[in-house]
Order: sequence, then structure tokens, then C-alpha cells
Amino acid sequence: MVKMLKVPEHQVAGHIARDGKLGPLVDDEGRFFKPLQGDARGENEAKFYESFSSNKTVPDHIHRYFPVYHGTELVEASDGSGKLPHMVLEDVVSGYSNPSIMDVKIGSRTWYPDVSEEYFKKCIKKDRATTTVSLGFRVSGFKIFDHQESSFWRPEKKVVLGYKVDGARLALRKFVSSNSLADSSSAPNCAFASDVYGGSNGILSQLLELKAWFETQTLYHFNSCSILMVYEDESILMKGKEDARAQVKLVDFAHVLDGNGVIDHNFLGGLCSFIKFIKDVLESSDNRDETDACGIENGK
Ligand SMILES: O=P(O)(O)O[C@@H]1[C@@H](OP(=O)(O)O)[C@H](OP(=O)(O)O)[C@H](O)[C@H](OP(=O)(O)O)[C@H]1OP(=O)(O)O
Ligand SMILES: Nc1ncnc2c1ncn2[C@@H]1O[C@H](COP(=O)(O)OP(=O)(O)O)[C@@H](O)[C@H]1O
Repeated sequence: MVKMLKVPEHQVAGHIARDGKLGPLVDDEGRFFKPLQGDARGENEAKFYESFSSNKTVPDHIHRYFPVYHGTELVEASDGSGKLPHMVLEDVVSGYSNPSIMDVKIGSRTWYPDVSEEYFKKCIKKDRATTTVSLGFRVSGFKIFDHQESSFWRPEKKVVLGYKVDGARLALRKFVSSNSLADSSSAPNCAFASDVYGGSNGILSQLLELKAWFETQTLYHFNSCSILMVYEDESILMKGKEDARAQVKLVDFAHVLDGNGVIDHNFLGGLCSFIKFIKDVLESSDNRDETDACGIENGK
């Protein structure tokens, strides 16, 4: 039987399967089909998944931060060019109805030794124009489910890639706020910060677990790799039933290299910087909760 594949509804960055272009597809059974790009990138990413998924020295609690890999399959490509090999991955958002998602590219550089002069120039230009160099990470794209409007809010790609330090900070606040989505004049209230970023199952605790692994792992260098953050705020609104189902996953391994016994300081440094930003959002929202509580106690 021919599998019916469709363009992912919730993709926030990267190559997109529209206007006759090559991009990922999904099925109804929770699988994400990422086409192997014609050059070395596709081969490299598939090679990484093969190596990583069978690597017994990587602990299980770290494996869960990566999409499950089901090998490669020949499927009809989105650009109409016929059957092409695709990596068959777990679709990390398939279990959500209205997921809020952010893609954050980690590292203070996206280039790496021995790339072509042309590729180096392309990377360094983007790294300097975004917060990659200044912060060690950049927001690549995101969408937020807006409950008031019952629809997604999504900033334009060129706006996101224009963020400086304050823009990145604001995006991380907006991502967990229930107000101020389309309206840039009001300050984000960070209403979901403690449910999404905080708590023992939250984003911060997952990032800290990943960081502990990156402090010692020397197997791979994750160049140009992204952290995907996902949550669903319906579960927050029905509090008590479920938590926010906040998840961290690493994606995009097209530029992963052998670690050769050396710490991935580019990724680790960026991850530490990203963690600090998440902590700052959490702390400022905790202070706000306390101020609100004082207001109530004082009868304000
Ligand atoms: O094509 P572009 O300009 O959108 O660049 C892609 C990047 O988009 P960006 O503009 O940074 O949001 C894109 O970044 P995101 O995944 O969107 O963060 C990748 O860097 C992609 O390269 P590769 O597949 O990882 O080798 C980049 O693709 P290539 O240009 O290297 O094919
Ligand atoms: N396994 C996955 N499950 C669900 N969505 C994914 C998965 N992998 C990637 N995506 C989505 O696709 C986007 C681009 O993925 P990425 O691997 O970076 O592609 P590219 O190599 O084209 O940059 C991510 O930002 C995310 O929205």
C-alpha cells in the first residue's frame, strides 16, 4: 500500500517542502521523513543516526533527547523528483494537538574546520548577523499557540534572524506567555514559565541533564545542531490533569563530526549560555509571582 505522506504542520525552521522544494514529510503514524540532501550532508546525518542509535556507551536517559531513528526508506520526494532516500525519524510533535515549538541553533559558530571557504563565509556572515557569536545560540524559528485567538502566532523568518541579544531574551519570554503575542507594546507575562521551563520535568531540568552529558562526552561534535523545545498549553490550562508536556529534543545532525576524544566546547558553551537565559526567565517570573502574592496579602 502507498503511504500517504504530507507536509509537516508544525515545522519551524530548515528546508520546507513547499513550492516544489525538497523538504521533510510526515505520516499519520508519528514518523518524520527527512530527505537526504544530495551532497555530503544527507549521508553524514544518516551516518550519525546509524552510529548514535546503536551506541551502547550513550546512556538511555541521553538517547531520549534524540528522535528515535528507524533507518532510511525510499519515498516519493516533496519536490516531485521521484523516489529519494529519506531518514525515517520519530515525529517529535505527533502526540500534541497544538504544540508551541521553538528551534534554537546551539554554538558560537556554525562552521567547523576544513569546510570550504564559500561555506565558511556564508556561516560566519549569519553567525555575526544573529546572536550566534554574541550568545552562543540563535533562535531559528518558533510558533506559539494563542489560546485567546485559537490559532498559532508565528514571527517571520527574517524578523527572527534579525534578533539581537534583547530580541532573543524577549522571544524566550514570549514563548511561555499568554499575552502580548501579536501586540509588541505589552510586556510578556511569562504565565507558563514555571510550568514549562521549571519543575522536575521542565525544560531547564532536561537541559541540565543534557549539559551533564556534554561535560564529559567526546564522541561527537554537534556542529550547527538545534535544540527543539515543545510544549502544549492546553495541558497547563487543565492543570492537575497533565503537565505542560515540555520536551527538549536535539535535531539536525548534518554537520556532526567525530569528537576524537575532545569535548564539544562549541556546543557545551552555547548550551550553558542558553541555560542561563532560561534561568533568568524563570527567576524573573518567580519574583513576579512573589510580588503578585504580596499584592494579594496586602489587599492590593
Ligand atoms: O538555505 P537557508 O539560507 O535557509 O539556510 C539554511 C538554514 O536556515 P537559516 O537561514 O539559518 O534559518 C538552516 O538553519 P535552520 O535549520 O533553519 O536553523 C540550516 O543551517 C541549513 O543548512 P543545513 O541543512 O543545516 O546544512 C541552511 O541551508 P543551506 O543554505 O545550507 O542549504
Ligand atoms: N524528528 C522531528 N520531528 C518533528 N519535527 C522535526 C524533526 N526534525 C526536525 N523537525 C522540524 O524541522 C525543522 C528543521 O529540521 P532540521 O533537521 O534542522 O532541517 P534542515 O536540515 O533542513 O535545517 C525543525 O526546526 C523542526 O521544526
